Amino acid sequence: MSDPILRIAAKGDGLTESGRHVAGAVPGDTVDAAGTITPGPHHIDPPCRHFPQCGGCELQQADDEVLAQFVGERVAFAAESQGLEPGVLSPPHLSPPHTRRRASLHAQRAGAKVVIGFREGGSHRIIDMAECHVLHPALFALVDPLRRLLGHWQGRLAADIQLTLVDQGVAAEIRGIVPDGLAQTEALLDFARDNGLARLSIDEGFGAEPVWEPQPATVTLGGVPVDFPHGAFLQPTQDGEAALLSAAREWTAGAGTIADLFSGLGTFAFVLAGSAKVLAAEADRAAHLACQAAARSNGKAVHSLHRDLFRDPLTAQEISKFDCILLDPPRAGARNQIDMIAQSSASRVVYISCNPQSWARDARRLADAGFRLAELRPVGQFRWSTHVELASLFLR
Ligand SMILES: C[S@@+](CC[C@H](N)C(=O)[O-])C[C@H]1O[C@@H](n2cnc3c(N)ncnc32)[C@H](O)[C@@H]1O
Repeated sequence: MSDPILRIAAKGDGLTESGRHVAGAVPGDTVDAAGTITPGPHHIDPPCRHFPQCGGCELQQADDEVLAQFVGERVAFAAESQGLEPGVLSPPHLSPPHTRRRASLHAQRAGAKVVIGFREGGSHRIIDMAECHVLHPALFALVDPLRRLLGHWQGRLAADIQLTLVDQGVAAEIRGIVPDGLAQTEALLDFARDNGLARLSIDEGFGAEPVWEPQPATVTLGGVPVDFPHGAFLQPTQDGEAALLSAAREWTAGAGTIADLFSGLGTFAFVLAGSAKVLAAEADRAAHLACQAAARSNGKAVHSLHRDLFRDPLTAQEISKFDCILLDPPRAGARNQIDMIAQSSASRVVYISCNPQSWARDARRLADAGFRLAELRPVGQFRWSTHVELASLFLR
């Protein structure tokens, strides 16, 4: 007998009503006792030749309807798992193909050639990238030139390459190569110049150092160019950032004072600072300093605060001074900071999250402190992956 696939489980398998996990299946497919999948109307041919080996994507066999359903369900189930029902559950936002503006690739010598790409899922093997449907074209355009550059590198090669699209072009950071002599340094400079890089940095094991940066690399946030330090956080797609900003703008409307916690370079702070005074609190020193310098030189009402919000969260008393709290913590969530918000007199909290699990735990605490989950917006910036994000509004 055949079993219909009802939904996609958290790790990407198709799931039947009886709880059977079937790798590679999507809702609308059926699976027989031997595990053979009969594709349904939502099962499509994966666009990329590297799927499913490449660990960069997990769900290329699903059409957009199923992808959006997956993103929406992941967020809705997280809320449900903590007994929370959103007043409004918005339709999911899904980033289009070819829009990922930051990526970590790996390169290694394999015999006579250099392989470069993402790793295979659950393995160290690198899939040699001949095409990619998630990367922004500006990032993908560097894959071949990098392969050629590293192909001439002498000796052992195992490099990690961080690519980020900034205002001036692509900022590239290579860890794991040590330029030895003038010829290798010149090869790096030629590579940076010939490919119009915004910045090329080499990390020899002691932190990234730029070897090429014709102008300071910046990212423009709310119309303000902010210096882009090595390793700083940037929302993975421009349209995903816009979706999160639109929720933040709408939900903070009318607030005269806003605390932007886990603020990074000021993605939210610089957009919200038009009509409100914003405190931007961040633990990463380089990001904090970049935010502070940009606010000062552009006369923005953003006060940048260097603070570890895990160990030293804003106190309930400090929180109570703001009309609205916005937080966007890392994957671990913000347990201690949420406790302080719960104990404060805050009545409006905008919680942006890249992990529905930790968000749900924190959301439960807010609900126990009298907040209601007024609105929930699922966001799928990591298209074709099981990584899901969200924006939420809590009121009391
Ligand atoms: C998901 S990112 C969001 C950044 C920013 N809101 C944005 O959208 O660009 C999380 C931020 O939290 C910062 N962070 C991590 N641990 C922290 C801590 N203990 N205290 C304060 N900030 C922290 C990271 O450096 C990072 O900038």
